[in-house]
Amino acid sequence: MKVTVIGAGAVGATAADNIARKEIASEVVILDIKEGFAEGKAMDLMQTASIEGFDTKIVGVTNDYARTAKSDVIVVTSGLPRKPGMTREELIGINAGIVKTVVTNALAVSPKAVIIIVSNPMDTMTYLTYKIAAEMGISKKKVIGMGGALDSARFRYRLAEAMEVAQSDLSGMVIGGHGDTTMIPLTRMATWNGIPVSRFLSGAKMDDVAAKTMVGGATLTGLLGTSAWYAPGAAIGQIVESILRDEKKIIPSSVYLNGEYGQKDICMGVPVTIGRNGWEKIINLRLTNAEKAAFEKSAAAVRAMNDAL
Ligand SMILES: NC(=O)C1=CN([C@@H]2O[C@H](COP(=O)(O)OP(=O)(O)OC[C@H]3O[C@@H](n4cnc5c(N)ncnc54)[C@H](O)[C@@H]3O)[C@@H](O)[C@H]2O)C=CC1
Ligand SMILES: O=C([O-])CC(=O)C(=O)O
Repeated sequence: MKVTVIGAGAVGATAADNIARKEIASEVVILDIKEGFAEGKAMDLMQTASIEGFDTKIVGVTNDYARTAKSDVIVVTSGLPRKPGMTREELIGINAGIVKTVVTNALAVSPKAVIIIVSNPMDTMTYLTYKIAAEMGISKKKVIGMGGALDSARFRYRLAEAMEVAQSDLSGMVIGGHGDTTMIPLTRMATWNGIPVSRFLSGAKMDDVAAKTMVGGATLTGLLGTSAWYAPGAAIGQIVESILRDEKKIIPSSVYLNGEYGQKDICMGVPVTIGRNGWEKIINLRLTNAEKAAFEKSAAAVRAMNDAL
């Protein structure tokens, strides 16, 4: 199996590291526009192989799309990250052009690949990719936006913190847009080993967990001076693994909706199963009226961003 990661920056290199360590691909190609940068990251990562005990080959290239040909999975992380005080949405001006170029180039040589979009504003970049893929005759099911996997991990982190329990005992999902105000942490459905967390947390505590989850990316950007990469890289690895191992895991992801959740012609986060051919099934949750209203509000914001394309 061959995976291409476009963008050798913080998120791209961490994702490549993650994928290599899982030994789910025989080759990971990292591509960047900055001369020698991907080559350097690939060499550095390859020098961890004998210590970490993996045999995945990691290759770095400067804008050489031919070297990415026939990839099974393409991960798009190229583009600017935000700085403290910015929203993800403010990145659209520069990132839309970058995403359009790299997606067109990458899919031209790997038309059968599943493509995972990470660059922000992610839901709109996923919609842009869906449009490009559709023009090339590529199924909507091959286009997956990464946001829900990360936001759900941050949700479990905040739940574990509030409940003082093990993160691995928690189950919880975030749907909606991948934005500071558009995320919808589903506190009502979160469980601690199958027991609703509402049994252990007050309404005010659950609201606090949800609020902290929603600004998870902004909090880290404030602390780091740029956006996060370890959890984003791990979340990408989780999706790539579900694809390459055909695991059919439920991972909330941004996908093209055609009536599901009451929305059409938009990409946003919903629970989907992910397997060898991309996303397979949208899981239809029974939302309460309040959750439905939050989803609609989130969709309106994502749609406004899409209109800016
Ligand atoms: N969806 C999500 O959950 C997350 C999304 N992000 C987004 O991922 C993107 C990358 O973040 P970082 O890795 O931290 O940024 P970074 O600045 O460390 O890396 C971005 C890389 O993209 C490369 N690049 C720019 N234009 C390119 C082109 N045309 N072709 C190939 N490579 C190109 C740059 O040279 C740079 O190495 C940002 O847009 C960020 O907002 C980051 C974390 C989570
Ligand atoms: O916060 C950002 O700008 C990057 C991102 O999407 C995240 O870490 O969730």
